[in-house]
Amino acid sequence: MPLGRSRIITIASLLGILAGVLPILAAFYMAWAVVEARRQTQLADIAGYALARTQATFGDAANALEAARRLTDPTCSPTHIAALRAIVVNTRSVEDIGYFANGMLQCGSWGRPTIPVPRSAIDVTLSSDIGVTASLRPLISGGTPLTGFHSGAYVALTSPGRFTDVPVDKEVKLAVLAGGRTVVGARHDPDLSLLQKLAGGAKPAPSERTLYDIARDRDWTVIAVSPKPDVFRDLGDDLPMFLAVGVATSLLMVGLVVWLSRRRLSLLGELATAIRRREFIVHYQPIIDLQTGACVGAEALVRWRRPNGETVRPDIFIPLAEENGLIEPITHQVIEIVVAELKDLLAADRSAHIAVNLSAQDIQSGRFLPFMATLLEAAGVRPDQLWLEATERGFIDAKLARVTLEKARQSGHAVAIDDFGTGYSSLQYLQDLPLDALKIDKSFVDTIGIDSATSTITPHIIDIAKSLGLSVVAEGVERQEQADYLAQRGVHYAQGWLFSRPLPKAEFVAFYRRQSNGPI
Ligand SMILES: Nc1nc2c(ncn2[C@@H]2O[C@H](COP(=O)(O)O[C@H]3[C@@H](O)[C@H](n4cnc5c(=O)[nH]c(N)nc54)O[C@@H]3COP(=O)(O)O)[C@@H](O)[C@H]2O)c(=O)[nH]1
Repeated sequence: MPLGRSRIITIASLLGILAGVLPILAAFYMAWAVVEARRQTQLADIAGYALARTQATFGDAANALEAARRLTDPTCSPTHIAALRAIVVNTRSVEDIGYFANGMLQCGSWGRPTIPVPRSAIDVTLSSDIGVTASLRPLISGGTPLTGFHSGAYVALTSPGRFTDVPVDKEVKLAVLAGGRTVVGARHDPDLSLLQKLAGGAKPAPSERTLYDIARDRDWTVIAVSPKPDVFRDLGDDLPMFLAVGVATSLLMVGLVVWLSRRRLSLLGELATAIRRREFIVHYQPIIDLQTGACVGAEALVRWRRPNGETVRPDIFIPLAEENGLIEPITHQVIEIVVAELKDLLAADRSAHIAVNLSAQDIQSGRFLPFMATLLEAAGVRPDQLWLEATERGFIDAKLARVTLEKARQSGHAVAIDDFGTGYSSLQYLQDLPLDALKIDKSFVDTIGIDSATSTITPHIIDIAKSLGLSVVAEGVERQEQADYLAQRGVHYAQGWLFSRPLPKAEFVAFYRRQSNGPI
């Protein structure tokens, strides 16, 4: 099996595994994200409801205390006690109201105490000046904790369950804090130290795997927390739908990878056959002398003409050929075609030249040189009439590149660096390698007349080339304004759609006859 095939198969297998696995993992993740977002919304709802319950409960207690303070009966008289009882009976959230003097309970809605009851300490005072004792265990509750609200001489007692009396799943834990720190009510036994931390603005550690939401007003903070959903336990309802989409996507992507790799394998196979059957043709893009307007030659650009008449662009098959060790025979065929098609023109006009593109492998091996020399000699074409173009990729092994370029120049060929300025080390190569010409990449020519960051680079490239004594060829000239600018800056040659698109041999020869200063 050729190296290229096994590489395509290896890459396709890896891509196939990724295409198969990633959509399914994505399905799990999306199902999990949806459940998490839903749980977050639930927490926000629960915290909001609990805050509303707390505000209502506290509002009741505050009204009851206000009513008690307005009583005018002699304190702890039967009418005073009866009035306190009436307030308690008519206030849903209040279990009792006690009257205190000298720090001791004097009486409450149920009468006078039978044993001395001291007033409890206030844990926190709210903005309305009402004090809160979080957990009282008064006689009337039989030891059940109650929340006390202090206002003046009165204390109203409320069941803490009233603050958190909202529908809550068992995994959701809830707490209500007065003044941001004192816990007055809780559901499902939360970790109070964690909740107090969260109320203070801290974030849970990732290892705690906790979701939470906080609702608050000036006096009250409600925190609802729940564990993050578990991929294997909590995705029950949502997973099948996402998994179905994930499996369908995964099948589609695997199918796409198989289809693309089969296409690539078959394109590679067809390319190998095309080389054997010599299915390549060459078009010629005229190169123009900017000072005289005369055509001085052309760049040879290969095309693959398939047996069904379809033409494949070089930017599709040249990279495939380069990746799979098939480029050298293509370069050889291009040189053969150029010499066969244009030997008469080149022999008739010795000033004409044709530029041939070389790939990295051509430069590294240098095998095209003896092959080309034999062909040129047999055809009576002079080596200086065949220019060689190479991009930076051909210069990566600078030692080998230097050997090939020096041999080429000794034979009489001119060597140009193509697509100048698009790589990382263009300047380095200009300094280190034996070159004759520099081709300014189309991307720089495009900026002429346009105010962009790269438009300032073009004149520098021209100046550098001139100072190194290199010929300058501008590529991709499409507008007259660009040609005028380049001519005025002393650029020697240009090619581009302004002058002509790449042409088949007969059209190029006709173009050359019309527009050259030579003898033909
Ligand atoms: N190793 C080899 N590489 C080759 C060979 N023949 C071509 N190529 C490389 O393929 C790339 C695409 O070439 P192509 O589709 O032929 O495009 C060339 C021109 O047609 C195009 N161009 C020229 N003028 C203009 C213009 O004014 N506007 C515009 N939008 N495009 C224009 O540019 C391509 C020439 O590029 P370059 O070589 O950089 O001068 C391309 O990279 C070829 O190099 C081959 O035989 N061997």
